[in-house]
Amino acid sequence: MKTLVVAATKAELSFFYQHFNLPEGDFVESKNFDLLITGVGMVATAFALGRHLSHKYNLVVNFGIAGSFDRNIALGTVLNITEDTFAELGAENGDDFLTITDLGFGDNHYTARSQHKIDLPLAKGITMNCVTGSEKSIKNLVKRLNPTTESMEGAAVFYACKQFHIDCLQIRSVSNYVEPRNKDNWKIGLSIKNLNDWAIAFIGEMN
Ligand SMILES: O=C(O)c1cccc(C(=O)CC[C@H]2O[C@@H](n3cnc4c(=O)[nH]cnc43)[C@H](O)[C@@H]2O)c1
Repeated sequence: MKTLVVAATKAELSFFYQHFNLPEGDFVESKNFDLLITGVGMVATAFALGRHLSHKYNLVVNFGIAGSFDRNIALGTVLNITEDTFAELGAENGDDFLTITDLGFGDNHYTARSQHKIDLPLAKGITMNCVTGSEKSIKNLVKRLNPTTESMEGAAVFYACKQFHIDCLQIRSVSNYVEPRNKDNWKIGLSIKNLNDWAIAFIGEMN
């Protein structure tokens, strides 16, 4: 059985590629693990996993960077996202929000599942098509879901793994705070370095 490593962009796993001497490519097979680059967002992620996920994998690990709603978490901190919600999936009803569960169309909330002991702080994520960038949206999301982090893929990975009953983890490093957009404040280099250090140690120790 193999592990499938999943990330949205190659840049997020740049040091991982170097460390394991992996060829350039969006789907890379190696002896002990395979690596899938999905593209950004939940649609691209679901499509890529629909093509590549199978029962030859016993674990899927989604690595990426994320925004944090919590300013007490330092930029660059690596987190274990154990639950994730498709936050925009539902219907507005005036100022209220009805989830797809409220509408009777199934779940919008998914969880990690793994036998591995992960020595990282736990966090609750949301998955968005649109990066949150206004005080009004932040206030609404915090009131409705009280998330710690935001990504554009996490819940889609959990969703796909649940369909196949395959264990999954989501490990993300905080690159920015969720705030009105100002990319100058993002610490992408630091977050990618910390994420890759953790990913290299974890995948290296598994094999
Ligand atoms: O600009 C760069 O150098 C760069 C290098 C690597 C990756 C990026 C990305 O922008 C990755 C997009 C990826 O990041 C996640 N993400 C990060 N922060 C947030 C956020 O505040 N809200 C939602 N998603 C976020 C997301 O999962 C994207 O796939 C840039």
